[in-house]
Amino acid sequence: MDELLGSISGGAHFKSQKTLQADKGGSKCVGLVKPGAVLDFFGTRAPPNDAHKGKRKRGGSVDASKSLHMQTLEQNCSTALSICTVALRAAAHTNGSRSHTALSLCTELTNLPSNRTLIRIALNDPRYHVACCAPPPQPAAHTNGARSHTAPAAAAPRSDGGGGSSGGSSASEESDGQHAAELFQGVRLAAPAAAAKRKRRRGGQGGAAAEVEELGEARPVTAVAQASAAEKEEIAAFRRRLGIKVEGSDVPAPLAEFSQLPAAKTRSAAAAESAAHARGALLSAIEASDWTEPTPVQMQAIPAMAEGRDVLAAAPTGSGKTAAYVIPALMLLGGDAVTKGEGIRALLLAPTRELAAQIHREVERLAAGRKLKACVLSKALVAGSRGQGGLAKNDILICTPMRAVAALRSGALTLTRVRLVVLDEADKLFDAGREGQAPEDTFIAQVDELLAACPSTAQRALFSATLGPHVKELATSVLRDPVSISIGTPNAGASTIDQKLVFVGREEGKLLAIRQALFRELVYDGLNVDAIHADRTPEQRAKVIAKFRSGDLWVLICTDLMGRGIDFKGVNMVINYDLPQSAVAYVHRIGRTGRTGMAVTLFTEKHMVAMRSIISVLLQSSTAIPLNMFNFNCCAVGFCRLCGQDGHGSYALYGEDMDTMRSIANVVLFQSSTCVPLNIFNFNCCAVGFAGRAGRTGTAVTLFTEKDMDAMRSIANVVKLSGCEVPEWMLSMKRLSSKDKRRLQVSAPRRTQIETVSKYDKKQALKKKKLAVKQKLHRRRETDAQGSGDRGGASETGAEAGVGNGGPVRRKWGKRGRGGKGSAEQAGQGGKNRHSEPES
Ligand SMILES: Nc1ncnc2c1ncn2[C@@H]1O[C@H](COP(=O)(O)OP(=O)(O)OP(=O)(O)O)[C@@H](O)[C@H]1O
Repeated sequence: MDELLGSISGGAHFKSQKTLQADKGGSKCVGLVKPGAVLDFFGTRAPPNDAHKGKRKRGGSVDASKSLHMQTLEQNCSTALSICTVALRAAAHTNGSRSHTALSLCTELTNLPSNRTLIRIALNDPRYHVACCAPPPQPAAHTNGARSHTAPAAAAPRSDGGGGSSGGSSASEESDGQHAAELFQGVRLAAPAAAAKRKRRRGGQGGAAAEVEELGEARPVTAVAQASAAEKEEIAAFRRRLGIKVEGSDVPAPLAEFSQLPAAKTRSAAAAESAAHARGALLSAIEASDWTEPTPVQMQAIPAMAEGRDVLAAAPTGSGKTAAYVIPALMLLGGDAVTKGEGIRALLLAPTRELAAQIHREVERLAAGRKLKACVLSKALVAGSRGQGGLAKNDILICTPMRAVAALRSGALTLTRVRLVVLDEADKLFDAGREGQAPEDTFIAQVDELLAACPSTAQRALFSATLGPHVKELATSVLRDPVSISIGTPNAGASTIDQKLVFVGREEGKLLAIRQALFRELVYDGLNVDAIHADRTPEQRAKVIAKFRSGDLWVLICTDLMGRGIDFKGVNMVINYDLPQSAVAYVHRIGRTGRTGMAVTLFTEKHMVAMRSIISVLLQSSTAIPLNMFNFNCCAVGFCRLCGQDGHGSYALYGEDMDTMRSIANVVLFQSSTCVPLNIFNFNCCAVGFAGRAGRTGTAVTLFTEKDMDAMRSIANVVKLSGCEVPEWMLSMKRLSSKDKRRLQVSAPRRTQIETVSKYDKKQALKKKKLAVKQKLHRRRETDAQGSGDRGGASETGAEAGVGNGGPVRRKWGKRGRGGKGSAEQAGQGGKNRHSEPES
């Protein structure tokens, strides 16, 4: 078992489907781990002889070739459970806290007292949904799609005695179910509780029985105030499984399905009918959206807001926050009969007009089939609505705070009938502004003014992907007895986004990196690209957005204006060309890729400090960041390890503490077969990693700085030859010129040496000059001497008979002397010149 665990954590990442299988004493059990960490488990008996042969294969759901055998445990059932445990842990390693694993246990497994501890462990683990099924499920009953929400439904009717739900439950099933209920006593009593609830509803609502039956089948969770301890426990487990954290008094239970949406509270029978119609229309609109189930933030925020509670919700980008407040807003506005001309009853605020327009579209879509009126406030609308009943004919107003304040001050807008105020991107709307900005122009002042103009009883809700402590503090002053909802890791990027940090050396490297990133688009003729920023007119902005949505534009260059909230379907990459100003801005920007896109952040050596906060976001999203950006000037190196016990990667980041790191690196390398960059072992050599230790499926990370560019070219080529992606610029990286090196201060000692050389040159030059002057002097003397010789009737031969060793020179000079030969005057001048020589 330990061996098996070891091999799973060391290598298998379950990118493809994986089967875990055990044979013992003629019984075979199979656990199936699928990508996305949905675990289906079933046990079955095979004849003893076939124990090792008969691998099951059903509709392609079991990949027998990848099965692992385990033959160490004593009992069939405990074997099966152990496999489940192994598989669960493996799934946890694979997906961390994101995994929502469905585990169906056949009754056989629950019969053994020795299994109870294991079951309890699984039950208490928020990542797993455990259901007890009886009798041991037949293969056909399990499909690839078996998910957490359906498993308990199968258990419920049996454990409460059938109740005539899905029909056909036998006596043996009944007793099995009772046994299961016994087993789970004190741990999970959801099944009987849910059944009792169904019975209550069935008795009370006659005609709607079929629908109620359906509700009961989904998930048991409803009102919390009256819930029994067991129901509360089940609600808590449900929340844990989905990563929903709540704070506040008497928090309503989450919805599991849209069909559980409550009808709006009404006072009269006519209004009730209208509210039922509204609920039906809402459900139809949701169905038309192809949303199969609410997202976690919707599960919790919808019932809380439907109960009239103030809400503070933080959930990752792209997690469906808009619908999480639009749905309850539409429910709150009740039936159509009560909506005519009452005035604005729901005010939805967003920081940009683009986001307001998007929210408006969502409202229109979800309000389809109803007579509700919603509008985005604009200057033109304010001007056009004067004298025609004004803006009061609208039920829902969506706008930026600035526009609303302007309309309010001009008297075009009254908010006295508002029953709900929602702040989307609440942290932005609580922004106190830049330095030097007039206080009344800040978002926070405008929001304050709007809230003061609404009735004090109006319900308030704040939503964002990032809510820092400062915002939470402000929120407490605005909200009354709020329900605080937090989904996943606070302030982290959506965990499904593939985030990449690309070191581009210098500013020019960014363009190369962009070209690399947009390679696919660039192969087509004419890259359709446009830009959007605050300096463009609203019409231009709207046009660009429409073109981008329709696919006429492929690349949109934009500022932080589009950083928040905007939901473009099909955007598969966000490139942070300039580094976001903060981790919060980073989270919002990368959120524009939707749930499965890629975010690429380009950075240069200038950004090393700013990168730290972004790295912390990556760490929270469990993204490996083995980059040495923490301390660019020293040879800091990070490494990642993907097999943390809690499913998150564990990271070690260090600076110059190389001695300690060497020993840690040894542990990582030899005990968990994780690749470690070579330069950890040899600090003095340039940064080079190697893939040899990483096994077949490991990751090799090579860290390098500007200093290492020369060495990196050859490594980049090796990597390319191994079929891995290497940015073009790395392959074509030119050697740094000496000027570049001097600029980068690569080699201080050499620079000193260059200075020394030049000083030396100066001295030499001085010496040479002195020498040249001396020689010149000497030559002149010689010439003078020769001149006087000539005057004394010296001939060529006489010159030859001159002073011994200087013969050739004399000859030379003599020849030269001949230049003024026979001219006594010239010679006399030469004599004169001797006095003036220093001047020359
Ligand atoms: N229950 C659901 N099931 C599937 N898709 C959904 C569901 N609810 C909303 N969506 C879709 O998810 C996408 C993202 O939703 P939305 O824009 O509301 O996210 P968000 O949490 O507000 O993101 P951001 O923080 O970036 O503003 C939208 O396309 C929306 O239609």
